[in-house]
Amino acid sequence: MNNTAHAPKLSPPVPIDLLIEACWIIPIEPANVTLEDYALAIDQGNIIALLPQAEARTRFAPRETVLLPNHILMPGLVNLHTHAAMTLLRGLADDLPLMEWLKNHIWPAEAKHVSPQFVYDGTRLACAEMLQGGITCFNDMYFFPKAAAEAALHAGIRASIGLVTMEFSTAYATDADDYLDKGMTVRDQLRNETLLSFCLAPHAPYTVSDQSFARILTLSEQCHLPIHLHLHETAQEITDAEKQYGQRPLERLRQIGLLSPGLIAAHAVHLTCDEIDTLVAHGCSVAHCPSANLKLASGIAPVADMIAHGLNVGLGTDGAASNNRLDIFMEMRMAALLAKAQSGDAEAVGAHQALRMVTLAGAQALGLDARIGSLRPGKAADLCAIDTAKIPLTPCYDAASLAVYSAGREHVSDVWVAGIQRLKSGQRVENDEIELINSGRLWQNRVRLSK
Ligand SMILES: CSC[C@H]1O[C@@H](n2cnc3c(O)ncnc32)[C@H](O)[C@@H]1O
Ligand SMILES: [Zn+2]
Repeated sequence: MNNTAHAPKLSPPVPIDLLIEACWIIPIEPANVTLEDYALAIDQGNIIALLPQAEARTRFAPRETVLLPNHILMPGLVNLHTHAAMTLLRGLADDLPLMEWLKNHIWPAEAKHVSPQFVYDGTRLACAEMLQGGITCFNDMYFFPKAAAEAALHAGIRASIGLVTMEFSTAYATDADDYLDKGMTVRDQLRNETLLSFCLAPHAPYTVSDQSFARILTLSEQCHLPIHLHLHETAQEITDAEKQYGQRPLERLRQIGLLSPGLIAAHAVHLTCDEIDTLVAHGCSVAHCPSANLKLASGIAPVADMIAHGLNVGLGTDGAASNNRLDIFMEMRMAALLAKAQSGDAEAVGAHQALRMVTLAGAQALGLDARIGSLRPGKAADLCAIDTAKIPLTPCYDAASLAVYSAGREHVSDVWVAGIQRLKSGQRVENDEIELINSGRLWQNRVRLSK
């Protein structure tokens, strides 16, 4: 008798683009899980399976296999609030409070220098810094958003491009309607780019009128665009608003009708318990920026309370002129440590919670959680790996703990965006480092000469 007659029929291995085998995988969904000796199967830029390595080797015939035997693999990190082009103003004015920094230093420098070329060059520098540090998606707010979008596309990083609005005239636009018209044109031109999405980005309640907010609300509803703004960043912002409008900025936004699941409040340092509840009730998100809040002495946001009340909190670096790094590992560690100290609860913002903030929470705030933020099959293969074969990362009892409390961006070894590798064994795939440094130095000379 033929022995094979009754053997179960084995399906032939499925051809796929890429199989990544890693020592530890933190998928973010399901929550609080670390998988050991698992593999991620990727095809056409998307995750198709997350499964034990032994099973992956029989099920798939990958065109490329990447072995990460000492590594932690997790979703690419989301920088939920930045002004990417401000890399070119890094270190220009330090050790100042927000309003003095903005009015006496940053806005005058921007008035002299900001142009499409400035934004393109600064954003390319930022994209390189972010990719190197594991960031695969950033939520930007800056002048000349088309130049920022082109720089992001050149770098191959995912970006949410802010369509900025302010009332005052700049080199980019003359008044709020002009900002909005220009922003919507950019969105119409680039809306089919799969790595790009768009946010309406009114700068702040103190630079945008009720009338402009009303137009922003209409556009947001008509075009399904999130709204990203600075909110309750400093105590002064609130006292000034009480004098000018007789109410706190959040209440003003609520009355205009701006609070919705599409609203991303950057900073949100000064919130009462009732205000946290209001943000939760409307499904809003916060982009917590701990380093910038500390450096500008704005304060410490009540993150433990926000999370306890169910608010969606992601993390942002803010711009390199107020941080002065685009380092989301730093923000993650800072967020976890500050939440503990501020609440008096060492359990506040544990390692898995901090990882969720820089991945799924950011993705959810941007309305991108069906595409990125966790390693669920069907999502884009936006990935970041940490090499733990390093003295400061030894030993490893818990991969999540190591990623949040011990690792830094310098330990990021490999990065993929939509399945395309952008960092390989610690080296950027794009060979443009000298070009970027030279361009940054050229701008440094121009800015310094005009000071
Ligand atoms: C309209 S483009 C963005 C605008 O925002 C300025 N900016 C940078 N950081 C902050 C911050 O922390 N609070 C408020 N405004 C900020 C930036 O310089 C641009 O002018
Ligand atoms: Zn900001």
